[in-house]
Amino acid sequence: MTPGARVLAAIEVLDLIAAGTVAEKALIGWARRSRFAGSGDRAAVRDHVFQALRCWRSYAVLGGAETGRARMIGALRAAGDDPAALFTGEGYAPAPLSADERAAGAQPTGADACDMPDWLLAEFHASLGPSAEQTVMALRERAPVMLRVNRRKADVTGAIDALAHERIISASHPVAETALTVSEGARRVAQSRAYHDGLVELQDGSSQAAMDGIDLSGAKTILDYCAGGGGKALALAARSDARIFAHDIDPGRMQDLPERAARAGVRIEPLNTLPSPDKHLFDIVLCDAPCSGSGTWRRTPEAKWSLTPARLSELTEIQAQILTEAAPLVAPGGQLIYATCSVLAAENEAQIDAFLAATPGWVRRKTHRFDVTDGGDGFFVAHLGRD
Ligand SMILES: C[S@@+](CC[C@H](N)C(=O)[O-])C[C@H]1O[C@@H](n2cnc3c(N)ncnc32)[C@H](O)[C@@H]1O
Repeated sequence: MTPGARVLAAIEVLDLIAAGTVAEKALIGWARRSRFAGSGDRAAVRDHVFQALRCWRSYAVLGGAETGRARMIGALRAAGDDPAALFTGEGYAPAPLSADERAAGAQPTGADACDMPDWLLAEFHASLGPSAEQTVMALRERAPVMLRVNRRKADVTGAIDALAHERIISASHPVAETALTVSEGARRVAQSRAYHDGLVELQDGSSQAAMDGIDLSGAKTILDYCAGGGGKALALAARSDARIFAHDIDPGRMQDLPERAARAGVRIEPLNTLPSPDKHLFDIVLCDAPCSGSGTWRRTPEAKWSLTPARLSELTEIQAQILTEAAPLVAPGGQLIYATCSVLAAENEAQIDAFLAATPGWVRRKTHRFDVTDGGDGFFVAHLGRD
């Protein structure tokens, strides 16, 4: 496909999304109808669509209308390109710009320029103060593909070399000792030998750093209370010989965990039923709670437009309940680690304040917020100690 034809395809998909179709579904539908599109074309169309989702408001203002076509005109203007160069009408390129379209469009300002719903922009300001602006602007950029070097199987240099052997070019990233960013060949990682042999896992750098910050010395048992796919449990298992148990309210989410653990050369024990606190306690309980994902919206930009105040408040209730349920499972002297991939105070600091106020016998040891501007995703972690 020509660059213009890819833009026309992105316009079609963006219009479907604006009409209510979920982005992934709209992309899959387009790919099925477009058998002529190769993998490079599909990737390019996807990139256009995801970038337009990150910059949904500003591209519409720059392009002068709330349509897929205007948003792609806005995207080209934002990149400093003349849309007329691609909107030629030749072959499968979009039709040339009309006089109205050439005249339309303005420089976005305020929440339009920040590409954030108005109510969320207020939440970001209340949560992050002066750094809110930088964070929301960083969420308009594409996130790097990041890997975690599995210390059980390789060191950083060995992993970089093994990946390079398969034409996947990576470099270490300062956000975490084991973090690599991939600059070439990212789409081949999941098929690579280095990945299949467990030398590397796909994991954002902030999550790695947050897990690295947990003091595992002396811990004999660890419970990952919200294990999901097990990314955090695997990161802990790379550093500890403790018995690590994984639990999730939806056990189906843990289905890939045995295979991932085998690849990594570690053991994670699934726990479909939690033990009663009077029978078994854990030295560390990690709650990587469900959240708005506001720190990861570079990767899932659709989510920033679909989050509502009602859903945010539902999430904060679930988080509070998880803390209340998980805390009694921590042994005396043990640690309760609360984490989210959000940067909103309601899900983080305020959640911990409320827990400590309502639950005697717990102290806050430390909290840390990783900012999107540090290079990895936004992430929050709180270390709580049981007296
Ligand atoms: C942020 S995800 C976990 C991601 C995972 N730790 C990882 O690193 O891949 C949150 C998980 O919490 C689970 N969850 C939601 N409510 C829960 C509850 N009340 N108890 C336990 N798990 C819960 C969800 O099913 C989801 O898999």
